[in-house]
Amino acid sequence: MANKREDYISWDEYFMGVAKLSGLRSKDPNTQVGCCIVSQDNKILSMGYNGLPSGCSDDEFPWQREGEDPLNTKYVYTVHSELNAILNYRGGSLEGAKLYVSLFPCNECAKAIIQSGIKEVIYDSNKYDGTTSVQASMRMFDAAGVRYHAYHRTERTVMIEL
Ligand SMILES: Nc1nc(=O)n([C@H]2C[C@H](O)[C@@H](COP(=O)(O)O)O2)cc1CO
Ligand SMILES: [Zn+2]
Repeated sequence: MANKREDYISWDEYFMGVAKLSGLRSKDPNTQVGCCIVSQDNKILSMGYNGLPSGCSDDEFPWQREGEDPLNTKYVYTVHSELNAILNYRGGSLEGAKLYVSLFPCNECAKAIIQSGIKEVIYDSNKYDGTTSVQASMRMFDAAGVRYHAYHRTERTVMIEL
């Protein structure tokens, strides 16, 4: 009888991989973020990436980071990957779920994460560590009992033919 494959991807690699694949859908020229929400028993519940709300054209709204008028920057329009993943879920409660995200959540997403009942956040990059937003997220997560920890990258890279 054949033995089982041994080089299959781990749960963590699977969920962070799905989060990063989702991020490839982002139209943001500077930062693409992907998110994958998973139940306590490792079922994928939802996914999301940073983008504009439905009906707001990717070609008509700005993708600029800076501008004299904030209305001409992306920041007032984009929905973050984490909020999109929470809002994309149509199945009921996210109580006790885990959230995999390629970039540490901002303070606004932290509020939504806490209020939706998600209890664990696994992030890859934390390139905005030390900012007011990240500090506020950590303070709220700590107070609300939401655990957060960095994803431990493995040696694996995956090439998918599409
Ligand atoms: N956790 C996050 N999830 C996200 O989806 N985003 C999105 C919002 C913007 O579209 C982009 C950040 O743009 P920039 O400031 O790095 O050019 O990533 C940002 C963060 C960081 O807090
Ligand atoms: Zn956010």
